[in-house]
Amino acid sequence: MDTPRSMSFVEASSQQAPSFVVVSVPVTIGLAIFAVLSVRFVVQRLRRAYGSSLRHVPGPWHAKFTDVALRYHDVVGDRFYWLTDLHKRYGPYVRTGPEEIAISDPAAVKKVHGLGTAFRKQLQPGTAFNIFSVSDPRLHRGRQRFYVNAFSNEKIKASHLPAVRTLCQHFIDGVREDASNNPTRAADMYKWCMLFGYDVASEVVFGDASTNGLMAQRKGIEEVMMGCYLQFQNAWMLFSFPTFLVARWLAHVVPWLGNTFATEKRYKHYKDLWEQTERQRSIASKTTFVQGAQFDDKEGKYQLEGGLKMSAYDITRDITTFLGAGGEPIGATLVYLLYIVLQNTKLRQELEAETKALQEPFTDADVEGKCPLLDGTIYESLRLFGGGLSILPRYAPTPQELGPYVVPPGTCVASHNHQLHRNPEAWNDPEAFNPRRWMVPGQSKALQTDVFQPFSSGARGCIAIHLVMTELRLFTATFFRELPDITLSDTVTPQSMKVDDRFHFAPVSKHMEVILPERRS
Ligand code: HEM
Repeated sequence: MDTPRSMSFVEASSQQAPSFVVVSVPVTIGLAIFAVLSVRFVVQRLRRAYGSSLRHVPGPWHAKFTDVALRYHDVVGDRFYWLTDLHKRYGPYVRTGPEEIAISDPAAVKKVHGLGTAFRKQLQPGTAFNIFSVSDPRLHRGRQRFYVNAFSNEKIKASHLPAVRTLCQHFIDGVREDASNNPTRAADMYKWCMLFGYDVASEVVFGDASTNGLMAQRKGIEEVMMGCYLQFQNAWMLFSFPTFLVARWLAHVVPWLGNTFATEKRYKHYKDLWEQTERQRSIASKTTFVQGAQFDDKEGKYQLEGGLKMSAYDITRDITTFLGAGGEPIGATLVYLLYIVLQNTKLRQELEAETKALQEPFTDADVEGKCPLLDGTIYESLRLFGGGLSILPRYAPTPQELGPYVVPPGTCVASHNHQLHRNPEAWNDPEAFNPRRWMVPGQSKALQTDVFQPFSSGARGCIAIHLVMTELRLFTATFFRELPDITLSDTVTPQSMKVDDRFHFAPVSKHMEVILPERRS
């Protein structure tokens, strides 16, 4: 019987040697590459952490190396609370990532946002190109000049005031209808405020929302175009790109994932509209912006008096912004205004008494400056819970001095109005909701100061300030006149109203029910 011959050491090693070489060379090369990349990664991280002038900006230790904490808080939607805490601990300048800082120092905010600033708007990934997102100041100026007249105080008052009043009435009718169909007489203010905000924005764009809007058609809140969903998707993209990709793929089979990871599906009907060339022309031609404009077939552009031009494609892109950036912040501001006032019976009753004195049919001119408590309530709501963008990221193309620091080019500088508006050096008892602070003689009510700028400031400030102030006044006056003795439902709690901070503010529960009293016959 043959027995296996034992190999000598020399034979064994000479037989194994070739296979050892074949396996080990790629592994060795792989390990070497991995080692080089790891070292490079670590060196880069250390250089970003300690080599940049941002090393002097205080902040949590991990922010020097990674922005994962910031991205996590964006996914969770509590950046507002996280930053409030960080500013309390570290002061008005906080490093929140290797290349990102948060600021709340009024002088720095002015330098970043004020007229003539060197800072540019930071484009968020996944954002469509439009008046809101465009970064290049020259391109932005062209677009802004095209629309500025449509949003002027004169134009808003002359063209849209009666429609806004009609929309206030649609709101009241809708709320009453919901309450009368509900045994507990409850109605959801979040839904109705969002519908109202969207309809007013749509009125300014298309001019027909008072007859053909979401409220008139009794449509649901799912029709409101909301930037918060897009922001949620972007937050996931930045926090964990692989998770985002997998979830996006899974959204084909698990439809509810599409709400977060494929938001374009949510607005499919809008997306289709924007993408068909022929329809862009027809959509643009229905907007109020091109009334009186000439369409130049050769250039494919609308031309306004004075020579300002814009293509139908660009107009349709900007409509998305006006509807998205228009409806949601109004809805959110109003929801929090009602939430705060309805917790305070005395303030509610005072507002009811003040607005009862208005003579029907009243206009904005009857309310503006003539209802001081109502005015103070609106300003105070804008200060503490203005639903506008909470994060205003900018970047510096060249090194810039900000307070005691030098910010290297490319750094994301994010100012947060809500921190600015809670600055204890500018506001007495900053966390207290006190409408009367606005009634003190000499108190400035300017909307774009260094310490109060709910609409931001400078060239990239909100284009719709006049519209917003008019609609806030008319809505609030109509609400407290027409719906007295409303109370908050038991379902409304500090927890349900916790701020969900993405793009705009919103209550985390996306509901705020109130109870209407029985109707007096
Ligand atoms: C309470 C209501 C509102 C608040 C607090 C608010 C606040 C703001 C803020 C803070 C910005 C600056 C964003 C940034 O710097 O990144 C902004 C920009 C903008 N808002 Fe508003 N907004 C409101 C309502 C509206 C409405 C009703 C519309 C339109 C119908 C609108 C259209 C825009 C547009 C187009 C921009 C971009 C302007 C540009 O970059 O030229 N906003 N808004």
